[in-house]
Amino acid sequence: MSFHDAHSSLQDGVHKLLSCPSPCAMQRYYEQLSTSGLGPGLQVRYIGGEMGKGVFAVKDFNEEEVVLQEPMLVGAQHSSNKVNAMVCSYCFRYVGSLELQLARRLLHQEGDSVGDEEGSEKDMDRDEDVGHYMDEEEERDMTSHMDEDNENCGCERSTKPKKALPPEALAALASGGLQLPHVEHFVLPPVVKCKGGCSEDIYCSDACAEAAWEAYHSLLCSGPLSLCKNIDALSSFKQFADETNDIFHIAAQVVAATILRAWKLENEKSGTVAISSSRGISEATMLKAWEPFAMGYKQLWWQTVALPADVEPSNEQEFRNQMKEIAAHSLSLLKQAIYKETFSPLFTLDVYGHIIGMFELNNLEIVVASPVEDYFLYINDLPPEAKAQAGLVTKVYLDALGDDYTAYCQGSAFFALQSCINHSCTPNAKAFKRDQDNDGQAVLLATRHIRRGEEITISYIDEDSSLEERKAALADYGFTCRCLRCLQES
Ligand SMILES: C[S@@+](CC[C@H](N)C(=O)[O-])C[C@H]1O[C@@H](n2cnc3c(N)ncnc32)[C@H](O)[C@@H]1O
Repeated sequence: MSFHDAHSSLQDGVHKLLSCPSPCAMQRYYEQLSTSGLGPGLQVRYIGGEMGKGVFAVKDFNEEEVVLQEPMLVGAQHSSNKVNAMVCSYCFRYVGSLELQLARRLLHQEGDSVGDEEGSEKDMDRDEDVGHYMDEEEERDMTSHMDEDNENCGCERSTKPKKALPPEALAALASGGLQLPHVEHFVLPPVVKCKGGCSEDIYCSDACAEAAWEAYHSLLCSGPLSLCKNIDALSSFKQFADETNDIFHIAAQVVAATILRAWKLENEKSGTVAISSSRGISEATMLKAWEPFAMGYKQLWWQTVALPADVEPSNEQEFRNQMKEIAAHSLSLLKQAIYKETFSPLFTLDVYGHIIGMFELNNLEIVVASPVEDYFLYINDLPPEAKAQAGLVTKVYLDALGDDYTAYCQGSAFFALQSCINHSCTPNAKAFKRDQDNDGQAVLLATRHIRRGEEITISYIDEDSSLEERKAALADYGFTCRCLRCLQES
């Protein structure tokens, strides 16, 4: 094939990946999801114009009823949040034990010098070693740490100051010899290691480890069984994402998920089982594998992202060029790690920029309540005698955490159905985690009675603000609201 032919075939592939699916293809895809049991009582329909598609009720929902409960397609815990919460990389459930959760947090906090006023501020961007969970070496580090003198400088903060943790208290946690009182009410699933042998990802069950491996992790794993042939480049990619924009981790999951789905589809066609990473893939197979992401509303990231308040309008172009350069560098590292010629359109900057833009426009922040916070609240609510008794053990840990005992798991994820739900400034549903929702699934509850046929809407912003404030907040999402309230108020 001549250079010109190769170039135009690449452009053709890119065009097909980025074209908006036809209403017919959309309907077919969402009907399949519905048949597989996702979103009972809901239907995705094409509305048209700026609104694109939306989600509609095909049955009545009572106030407070669950409208949608959905696992993510791709998603990741924020890099800077990994010190605060040790969770399953696939479903975001807390894992290990309460003692392990505390030990991990306090170990990192020790590194940040507990008791030092600046170091004790809650700073989500501070961690340099956030990419992996505690392994044996770290546990050894922790023990050696405990031999060091641990001075309490006595700095007090206006809120809840942190107090240095006595070395013997950290030692007791780290050795596994200490069982905190009443932890039997806070049992967590045991840590399941990655089947590829990396130490970066851990799981709450074999099922989650397997599902992540099949969905995207087998190509993005840094362990010895990874399908990635350039682990150094993969590590550089991950480090760059941690340092610049951790959405790149999720963008890589989309690329890896498309490749793995295509191989699986091809295997199903040919009746083979083993994955062959050198096999050619037809364009039709690649487009089929891309389908879940084809449905997501997309724009180019560097064109969509709102101009930060501290960037002068005269510097807007320079700012957008910088965003584009960051994305290009991230993509070049990803290509060095997992590039496959047969998927070349998937590795273009145009497609990568649209994938990142899709997250800017559609992602849902993941929040999972922390059992550590729940535990200390439980102790606090015990009858006075039991509370005093438990406090003899727990107080040093609470004091060492200070206000940070409330830290919880945070991340971003993309959901097939939730991402189709439009915004309204008078929404009829809201994202809400009930006590029993202890993982990263999207859960939407009805905020009032919803009648069959109504469109389901949520608010992307604080809907209690003024029209001008709402407009400004929605500018970050790149659209002008067309809801009834906005139309009436303007
Ligand atoms: C998360 S998506 C919602 C699904 C989207 N309608 C689609 O077709 O995929 C968000 C995008 O939908 C459109 N949208 C959502 N709510 C809207 C509203 N109230 N007014 C105008 N456009 C809206 C905007 O283009 C926005 O960027």
